[in-house]
Amino acid sequence: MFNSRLTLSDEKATMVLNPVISKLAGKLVVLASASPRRLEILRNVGLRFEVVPSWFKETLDKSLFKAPHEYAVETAKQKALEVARRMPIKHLKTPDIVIGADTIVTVDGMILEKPVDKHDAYRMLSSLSGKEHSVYTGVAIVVCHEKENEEVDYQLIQFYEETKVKFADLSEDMLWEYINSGEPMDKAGGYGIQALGGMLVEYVHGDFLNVVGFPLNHFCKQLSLIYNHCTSSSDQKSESVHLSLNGTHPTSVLSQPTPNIPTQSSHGSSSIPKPSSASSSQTHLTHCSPSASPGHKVKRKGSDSEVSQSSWTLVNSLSKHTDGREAKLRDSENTLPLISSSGQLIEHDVTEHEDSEPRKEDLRRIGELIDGFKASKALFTAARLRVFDLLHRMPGLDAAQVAQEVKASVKGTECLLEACVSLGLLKSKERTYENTDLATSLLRSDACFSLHGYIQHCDDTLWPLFSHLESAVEEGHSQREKVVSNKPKDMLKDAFHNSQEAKLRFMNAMHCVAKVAGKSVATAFDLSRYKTACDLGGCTGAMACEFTKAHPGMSVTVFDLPAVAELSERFHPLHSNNRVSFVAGDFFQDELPKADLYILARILHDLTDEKLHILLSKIADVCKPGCGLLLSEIFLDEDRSGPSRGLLQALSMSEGKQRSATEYSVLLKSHGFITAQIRHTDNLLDAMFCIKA
Ligand SMILES: Cc1cn([C@H]2C[C@H](O)[C@@H](COP(=O)(O)OP(=O)(O)OP(=O)(O)O)O2)c(=O)[nH]c1=O
Repeated sequence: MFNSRLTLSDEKATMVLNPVISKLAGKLVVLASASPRRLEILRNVGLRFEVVPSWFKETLDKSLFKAPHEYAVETAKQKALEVARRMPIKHLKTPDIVIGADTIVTVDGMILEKPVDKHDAYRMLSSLSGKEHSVYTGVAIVVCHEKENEEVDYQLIQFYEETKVKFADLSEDMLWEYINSGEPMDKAGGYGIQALGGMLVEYVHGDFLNVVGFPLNHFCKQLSLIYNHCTSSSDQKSESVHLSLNGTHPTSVLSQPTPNIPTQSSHGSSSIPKPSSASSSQTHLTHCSPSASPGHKVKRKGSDSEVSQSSWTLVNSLSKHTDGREAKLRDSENTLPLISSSGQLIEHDVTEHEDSEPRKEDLRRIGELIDGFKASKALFTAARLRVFDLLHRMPGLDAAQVAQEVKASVKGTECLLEACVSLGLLKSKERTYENTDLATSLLRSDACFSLHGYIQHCDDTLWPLFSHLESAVEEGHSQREKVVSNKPKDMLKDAFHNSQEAKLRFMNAMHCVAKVAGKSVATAFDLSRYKTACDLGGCTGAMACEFTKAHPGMSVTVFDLPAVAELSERFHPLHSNNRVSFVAGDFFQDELPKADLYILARILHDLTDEKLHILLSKIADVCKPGCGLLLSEIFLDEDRSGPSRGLLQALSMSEGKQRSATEYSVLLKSHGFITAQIRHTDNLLDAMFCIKA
């Protein structure tokens, strides 16, 4: 792992080294990237952020760009803007800052991105053999500013960094051995300088981290330009670029580095200093032009006096409605001030004081949290009453008809249906109801990606546990016993039957999660070298099935307790997959089936440290060097500040604990497994791929 060179976790050290990073504390900073390298680089310097990978498809027409770096910068911009636009609609929150990046490799006039397959990797690596090439990372920082009318202002700062890398002559054997390691597949140019690919490199001129995917030094300089070095200059012209939100392509007005528009030549004068290029990498500030809009008077944070706006990088300014459909062009005169002459972001509600009126977004957030349990329970109840199944079969029923079908009161049903409409689960038209797309795909009990079983588990098991949360926190252990003993007596009458039913319900919940998350986990890494896998605690085999679908040459043995293996037969048609087989056994006591890849999905978080080490030692004992271990869990942020999903789950866990990717890495390393790749999938489960040393 390349992060051995970056171990700054001490916050004080980070602050002293880079006061700008600490200025972002308390802001919702979002990394619009699925790249584990970028995540790690930024985490290692103490930046707190959420990861929301961009859905922007990297398909811009390269021939339209004069220089390769313009392509990288434009792609980075589109990645960041896509997330900035999506979050208010899909995540119901507006980020303060979104960071997008794109790394490309260029050689002999060609732009190399991530290889699509092994032959593409071969084509790329052989074109790099024995030559010097350039690695460019384009970075876009989008600063979002939510206005009172719920529109969002965006400002964009973008730049790029170039690093030169020289490869040694690569023999055919070496090339294929490297390709077969699987490392090239998710990396620009088909290599990872931070890992095995480092062995191919003769020299690097410039920022090493730029090659790995993020020019940290240049980024920090840009942040410090934003926050520390603003100059007030009323005679500067504003460079304003208006972006159309309807398409992916912006319309450039001045110096936007979009197709065929020269970047440097149209800069105009700028009083903002260019970042110094202390290293031999070229640094280019493609966008940073101060502007001032006369007539804009803003209050300085914490002060009553009014100051003129001095905008630092009023480069792109656009506004959009939060429904994301409409955008209106704005001229710079209407641009709201964002940064004071001291470089501080200026809030609209200027005075931040304990007794001042609460901010609207704070009230909204607290309201959401207070009502969260009501929303969950409304969803659970509608799912339990099979409202979504019913409205799938018979769309357009009114409340009375639904009430009759689900055998409930009309009044209560109507309230429930209306609540479901407000939560985006149902749509209503002239007082009749139908499913939204979300309900159709995730809430119907027979949908391919149904979460119905998991919702039932939440309602039956987790809901009662959470109602005892206070005791759990006071006593420091799960309240499972209390919950069971509170159940009506007749539910405990036939212990076997109930435990079987409970098992099936639990298996169904795990089955749902595995079906929804399975593909993201199974396709997270190139596993083509593994032919036999064993899914330890693989339950119904749903995850195993996804692995066989994703890897045509692989067969998977599901190893789980005898009772589970027996019941798994009920989860047809999984058993019709002849590359998935079931072996009954206890992984703490019995011999593990032989395989060259072991899968541990949602297992480790639930185990005590002692059990965890027993299991990992057993796996390590049967693994030969080169064997793989694929771990799938929710990975906590390194500073344990998120994601909430993982931290909330910990509140009802009985034995185990939630960990960050690094914590898992360290744990696995102690059993001889070296982490090769980590993937935050943006699905229900993340994934880590390790190799036995
Ligand atoms: C050249 C090189 C690239 N890379 C990686 C960095 C990037 O993750 C990747 C280039 O692909 P990108 O498209 O820049 O990024 P990504 O697809 O990984 O993530 P996202 O689009 O969500 O932001 O290649 C290395 O890890 N090491 C290297 O030596």
